[in-house]
Amino acid sequence: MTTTATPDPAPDAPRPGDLARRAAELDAADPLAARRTDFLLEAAPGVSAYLDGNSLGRPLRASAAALSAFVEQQWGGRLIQGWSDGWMAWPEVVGDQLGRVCLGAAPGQTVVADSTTVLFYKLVRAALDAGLAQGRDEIVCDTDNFPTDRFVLEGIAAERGARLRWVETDPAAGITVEQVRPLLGPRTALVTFSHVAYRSGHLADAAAITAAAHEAGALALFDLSHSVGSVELDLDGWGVDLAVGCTYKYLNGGPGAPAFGYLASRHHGRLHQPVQGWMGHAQPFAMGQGYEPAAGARGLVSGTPPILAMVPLRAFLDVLEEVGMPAVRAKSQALTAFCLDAVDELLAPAGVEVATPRDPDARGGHVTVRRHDFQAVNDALWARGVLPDFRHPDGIRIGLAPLSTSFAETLAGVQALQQLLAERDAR
Ligand SMILES: Cc1ncc(COP(=O)(O)O)c(C=O)c1O
Ligand SMILES: Nc1c(O)cccc1C(=O)C[C@H](N)C(=O)O
Repeated sequence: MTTTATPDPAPDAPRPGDLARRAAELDAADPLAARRTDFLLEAAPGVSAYLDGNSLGRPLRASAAALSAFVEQQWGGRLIQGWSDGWMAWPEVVGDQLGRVCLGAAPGQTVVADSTTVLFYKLVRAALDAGLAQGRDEIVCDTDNFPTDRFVLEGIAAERGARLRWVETDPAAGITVEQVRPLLGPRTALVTFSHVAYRSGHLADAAAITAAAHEAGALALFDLSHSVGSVELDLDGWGVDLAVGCTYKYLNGGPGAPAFGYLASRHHGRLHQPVQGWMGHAQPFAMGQGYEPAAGARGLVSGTPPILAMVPLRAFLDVLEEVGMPAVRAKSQALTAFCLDAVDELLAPAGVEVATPRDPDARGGHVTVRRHDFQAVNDALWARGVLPDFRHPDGIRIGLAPLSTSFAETLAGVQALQQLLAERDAR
């Protein structure tokens, strides 16, 4: 019998099974692995890989229990008395916890309220109106920010007679301070960007951009929707003036969970948001004549706080407080690094490009890959129970939630994408 010798693979060539073995080793060594069972994974039995936690985080078991307990005991038990028992202060209480656990913000500067869109409007108006009083009528922003931010800015510019100075962002590149500097000047009132870009995942240097804004005498506002709960933040340390963000992504607050707003304490009493509602009044129940804003961050609140909708957020912040953001960021960076390796090995041969930075310190918690036909591919993946999301024009975003996504789940998602591309390309 003759045998044909199989040539040895090149020493650095990927071997079949290496990725699966690595995923298993990484999961076994992951100090946060057990946290996965805190989530209601079994509620979605048809989903083999959930890669959209950067759009809507999974629910905690504790949230289901806390919501039910809240309805029965707090709402059902205390009825209207709940407002006097403490609900009234939830915007600041939850805001302070969020500030402590995630934002690097000392107490008294953060509230939970409204939607990101509405809080963004309120904070941009507050910053611009202060600028207008000093003859500053320009806002520096970028063309690749999330639509709601761009649309709100357009509306405010028309409403207040301000001029938008656009950084023309290449969606495959991030915002850099070098791009921002030439647009700054004595007319700049505000500089505003997303901290992590929703498409590419680029992480902006918030400290450097804030410093450049301050040198020009302007304020800096960041939308933290894609970084909060995934990237470590130090708003006070970076000198950021204002910030907003969602709580339904990496903070797992649930669909439509309220947003948060941060206003640095040095601006309290100086910057005023325009939606003067009774819940932001110094004495809501005096119900008197004339608006007098509450002191501190409470003045950012307008209407009745969304108490029920903060219950899951509080449950998740308790978990994050136990775990700590450094461990979350470390897991997030390990997940994105592993994902990129899997993409390089399994998807690059099919013509897939990576839009997310290779440097782990220059990216947030998601990885975006591109190919011309990804809209159709994403639809087909959803039909197979693999859920990333598609973002125009050609990106599939692989969102990796540090506490609920495993390395094996990440690999399963990339493998499903590889399989689908192979089927399409064989046609
Ligand atoms: C950067 C950014 N800002 C704001 C939003 C959403 O704002 P809202 O919660 O008001 O819909 C999102 C996502 O939906 C986002 O990615
Ligand atoms: N906020 C969303 C919604 O209400 C429905 C569907 C998706 C979303 C999102 O969060 C989109 C997300 N901000 C994004 O970056 O694409």
